[in-house]
Amino acid sequence: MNEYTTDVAIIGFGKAGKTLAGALAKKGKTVTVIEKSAKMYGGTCINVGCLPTKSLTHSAKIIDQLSEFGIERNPEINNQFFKQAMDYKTELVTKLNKKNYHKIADLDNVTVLDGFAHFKDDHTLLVDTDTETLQVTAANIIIGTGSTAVIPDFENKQNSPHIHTSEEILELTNLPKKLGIIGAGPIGLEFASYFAEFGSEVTVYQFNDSLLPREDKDDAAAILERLEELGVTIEFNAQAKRVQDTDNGVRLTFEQNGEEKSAELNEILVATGRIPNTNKLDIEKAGVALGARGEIKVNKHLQSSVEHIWAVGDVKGGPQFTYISLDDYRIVLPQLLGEESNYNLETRRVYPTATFVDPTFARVGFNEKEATEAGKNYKVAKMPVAAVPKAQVLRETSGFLKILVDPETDLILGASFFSYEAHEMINLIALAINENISYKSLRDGIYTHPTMSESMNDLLEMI
Ligand SMILES: Cc1cc2nc3c(=O)[nH]c(=O)nc-3n(C[C@H](O)[C@H](O)[C@H](O)COP(=O)(O)OP(=O)(O)OC[C@H]3O[C@@H](n4cnc5c(N)ncnc54)[C@H](O)[C@@H]3O)c2cc1C
Ligand SMILES: NC(=O)c1ccc[n+]([C@@H]2O[C@H](COP(=O)([O-])OP(=O)(O)OC[C@H]3O[C@@H](n4cnc5c(N)ncnc54)[C@H](O)[C@@H]3O)[C@@H](O)[C@H]2O)c1
Repeated sequence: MNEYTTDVAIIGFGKAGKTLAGALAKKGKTVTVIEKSAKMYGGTCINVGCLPTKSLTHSAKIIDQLSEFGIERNPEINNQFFKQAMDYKTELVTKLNKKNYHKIADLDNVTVLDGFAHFKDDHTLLVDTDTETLQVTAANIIIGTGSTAVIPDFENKQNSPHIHTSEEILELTNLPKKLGIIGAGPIGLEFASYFAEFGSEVTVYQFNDSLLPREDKDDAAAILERLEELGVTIEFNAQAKRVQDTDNGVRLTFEQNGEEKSAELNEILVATGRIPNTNKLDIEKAGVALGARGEIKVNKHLQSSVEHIWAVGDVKGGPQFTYISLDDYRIVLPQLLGEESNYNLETRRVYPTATFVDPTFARVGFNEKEATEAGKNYKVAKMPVAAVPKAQVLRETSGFLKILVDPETDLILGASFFSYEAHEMINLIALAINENISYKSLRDGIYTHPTMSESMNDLLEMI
């Protein structure tokens, strides 16, 4: 058996894993990164998550706007455009995957092993490659294995080639005429929005009666209205029961309010959540404790129940975002280098989130519901995006901008932007919250014109 000894072994080539590997190697540590699939160098985000999907949302937006210029679309044009968008997405992913690999693998001190890692004991990993099993002995181990889509139980799901996770649907070769999506979370809604813009007839099946339950009612209603405007139908209280392949695709049978119904679809995306990748790690051999959803239990320093084993990114449970995986690296790095740091999960600051429907819904800090629940006194300002000159220039007038301010301190409590470029603008608000910048500074800021961010002048004038 080939054996490796290393200062730090990192399982998973994701955002935290690769960033840690690069930083540790530059500080003279020997690092072994183990990645189960060459298609995943760089992790989920680059290969099957954020970037391919954002490439597709952008392409979908372009074809959607054609109609505004009087250009007629038909299924053939839609499909041709979709194929080109998918080709570009594949080109982009291939380029990024390769770049990510070399950025890490070409460093002195780093060894990348292609294989599936599992524990032999708390200092030893076994790595199953295509041809052999390797052994890696490490002083410290980082688990950054990410998460996997869960598919709820319904009959026949494993037998149909038309049932896809978000990863599999990125390989479609033709635009489905009728797409069903099970689950109205961030993945379900993002795919619904862009497939509708490409020209698919999209129906989302949500098993209860709520859409974005954590959001303010008026925010969720505006998003629903916009999705309907894009042609998306949402079936609430719809529980998938079984699927059956047909000549043209697949029949979905679902139960809704006690009644059994069916829909003829071409493809189905299942987007009902993602669970941490721990089940084949033989984690018990290392004595690492897991939580109820299979996540690795960590303390505020991201240390597992075993002192020299840390967990980063999706695998530790909690928020699943690339930038959280990146921020986890900032918590773990000083510990591995023996440096002092007071940065940990408790000192982590407020961070924004974005759901990439069209336009994007981006949030940071408190919304009205949360502020009320927390007993906070707040003033709120809300304006339609249509009031922003740049939005008119771009023909991107859907949505609203909403911001909450503490009347006693003048500090910003939170914001919900449903707007073109909301995912960019929200970073400005996150910065203001984290740096205790008064709302008046943003209100009186001198912004370039015409831009979406200059809307802060008018929005905050309303406080
Ligand atoms: C469709 C989709 C869209 C998304 N869009 C966004 C977005 O727009 N913005 C955003 O911030 N987040 C987005 N996310 C979430 C984001 O992709 C994840 O939160 C992030 O990639 C998690 O990073 P990670 O470091 O935890 O692990 P990952 O990037 O998932 O990396 C884990 C790696 O470990 C490997 N691995 C797993 N088990 C083993 C093993 N035993 N041995 C060896 N290797 C192993 C995997 O192959 C993988 O490469 C999206 C996710 C999806 C699915
Ligand atoms: N923009 C981003 O940053 C981004 C984009 C995509 C994904 N992500 C992350 O990926 C993770 C996974 O996203 P997701 O949308 O798959 O999961 P999710 O858990 O956030 O949402 C799943 C949705 O499916 C519904 N659901 C669950 N079981 C169901 C069933 N049997 N039938 C019908 N509906 C059902 C849930 O009520 C929920 O609305 C999230 O944590 C998210 O933060 C982030």
